[in-house]
Amino acid sequence: MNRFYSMQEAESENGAKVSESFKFVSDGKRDVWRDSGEGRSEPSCSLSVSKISYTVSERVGPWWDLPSYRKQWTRQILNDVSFHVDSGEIMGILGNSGSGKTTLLDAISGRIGNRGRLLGEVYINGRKLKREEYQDCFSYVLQVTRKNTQAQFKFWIFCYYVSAVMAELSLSHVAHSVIGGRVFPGISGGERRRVSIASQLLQDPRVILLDEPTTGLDSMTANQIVVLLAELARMNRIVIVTIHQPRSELFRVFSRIAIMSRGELVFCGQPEEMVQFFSQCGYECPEYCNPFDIYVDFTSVDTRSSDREAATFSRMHEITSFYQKSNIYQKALAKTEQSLQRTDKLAIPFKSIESPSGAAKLAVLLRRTVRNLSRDRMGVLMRLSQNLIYGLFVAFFVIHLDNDVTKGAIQDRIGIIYQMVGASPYTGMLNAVALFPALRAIGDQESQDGLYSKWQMFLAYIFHILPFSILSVFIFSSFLYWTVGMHPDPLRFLCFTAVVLVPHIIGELLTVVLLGVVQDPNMVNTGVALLNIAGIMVGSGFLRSTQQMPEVFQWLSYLTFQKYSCELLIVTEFHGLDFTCNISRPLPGACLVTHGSQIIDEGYPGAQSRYTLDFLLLYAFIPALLLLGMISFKIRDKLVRH
Ligand SMILES: Nc1ncnc2c1ncn2[C@@H]1O[C@H](COP(=O)(O)OP(=O)(O)OP(=O)(O)O)[C@@H](O)[C@H]1O
Repeated sequence: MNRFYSMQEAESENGAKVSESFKFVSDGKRDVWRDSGEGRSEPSCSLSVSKISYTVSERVGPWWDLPSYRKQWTRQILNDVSFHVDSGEIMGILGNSGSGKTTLLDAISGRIGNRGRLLGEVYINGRKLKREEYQDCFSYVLQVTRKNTQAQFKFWIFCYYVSAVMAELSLSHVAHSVIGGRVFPGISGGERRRVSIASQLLQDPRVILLDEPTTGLDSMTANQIVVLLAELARMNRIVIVTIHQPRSELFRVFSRIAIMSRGELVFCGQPEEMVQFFSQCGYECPEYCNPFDIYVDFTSVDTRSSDREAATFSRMHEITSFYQKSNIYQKALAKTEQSLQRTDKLAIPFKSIESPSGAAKLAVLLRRTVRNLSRDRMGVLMRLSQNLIYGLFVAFFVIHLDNDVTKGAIQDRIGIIYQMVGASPYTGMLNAVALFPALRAIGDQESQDGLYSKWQMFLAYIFHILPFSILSVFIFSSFLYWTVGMHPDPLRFLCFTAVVLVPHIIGELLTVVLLGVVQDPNMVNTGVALLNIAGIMVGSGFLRSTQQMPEVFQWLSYLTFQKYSCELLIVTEFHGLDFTCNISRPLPGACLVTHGSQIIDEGYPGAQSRYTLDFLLLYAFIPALLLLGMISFKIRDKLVRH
């Protein structure tokens, strides 16, 4: 079967546009993800996990207690976990909180991060997977809480998916809805879970891992999700799902049940084997009780008191060693061994890797970003008007520029220019800090799913802000320029607007670049503010004349966008300007300045002849920062594994 991704727009049966997301297109009419496996006698895919252990080193004490902070202790999160699953099977992983279920899925999906030491191997069809191949092979639906956090940040994703997948997961009716979250209304929790599953199915994975897909759902919806996953497994897939408190009806839905406690696999086998196994251990499930709850209780360690902990820990160990000696475990090991020894090993079924071109991905991301953020009407309004509101303050304060030097003709103009260069990066920065972290979280997740690269999300965000920034700055400068009475020349007005636009964009761009490598938006906030202040001090020549500064600062000033924007704005406003002087109220020396060019020559010698060059250098900051941003998000690929 010829499978590939396409990012073209699809037309639904009634002709309306259904999807503009990553589309999965097959050459047949049949849904691609219901493919060839049905009806096979032998499983076409097997997953063997062998002796997976994960340890982390932790500081003994807090950082302020230096002696204990220097000491480290090693904590075993996963201990020698081995199991075998064949395609067509759904395995449920149970265990009390903190037993290591999520860490196990993180480990075998290649998202464990690099904080700890991971040992053990994962085999698909008897072939050893390299660590870097895990993500290309397994799809991973993360724990829902992480998605909700994103939603809290006001971020919405359109659920545009292939009609086949949407129909199969009963999502067609929400195709154009906002997913939403706790703060903003959207689709229901169950639908949201199905959207997460659907998005993973688009890559047609053979192995799907799901971390608590039923948490927070009512038991009927939770059951429906598990039954749906079992159906997906029957279509020649391996589905592994961690689950809290499944209803007893699901007992027969799972092909395999694993119970974890303290990072160890206490049991892993078929449901019928489980009942028999625990009975043989002497732990019968009482009548009318949910076996899931009972067996998880038997194997959990109760830490409420040291006595209880010792007693429950030894019970857990007793059951674990009983399991490791049991036929069930030996059978699993034999299956793994068998698959390793096979001479006719099947190929590793990687997720569909044929993907659209980088430009096509960028186009879809851009469209999605614009549409998602455009839904936030208040946000768009604020973005467009924030500069104008700030302009109102300035206009109210200055009211009207005079040409009389004794009435502040020079000082007021320099003050306005100072404000333009100094303050406009902040509005850009505030936008980025408010909007980008949520988008970054989505980008982290989707890039790990192999949909696109993080830098593509960065570019999509930057491209989407450009029209907003241009419009916002144009509204602002149209109001301020003519209201306070700056040089009444339309060409100069356009130059003024073009110059003010750059610091505004740089403020946002620089913030996003830093958000690539610094996780905490508050730190980025502070960093950008400090950089801006430093740039104004070194580059503008307002706080200290550039010529009077030590040579090192003079050189540094060439690296600041403030230098070029100040020079440009000074020339735009002061060139050809004649001043008057009210000699009845003379200020000492004030009447010596009669032409704007005196200000330029005194403070920014040669600035008039550098006008075009300054424009080019100022605008060169934008591609330079774009490049830096791409590097920053490439570094992020290495830094963020989750
Ligand atoms: N990188 C890490 N560093 C330190 N401790 C970790 C790390 N990863 C996991 N742990 C710890 O390992 C234990 C198992 O965590 P895990 O999230 O896998 O549990 P879980 O069974 O999924 O729990 P829950 O059901 O509550 O989600 C926890 O005590 C957790 O704090």
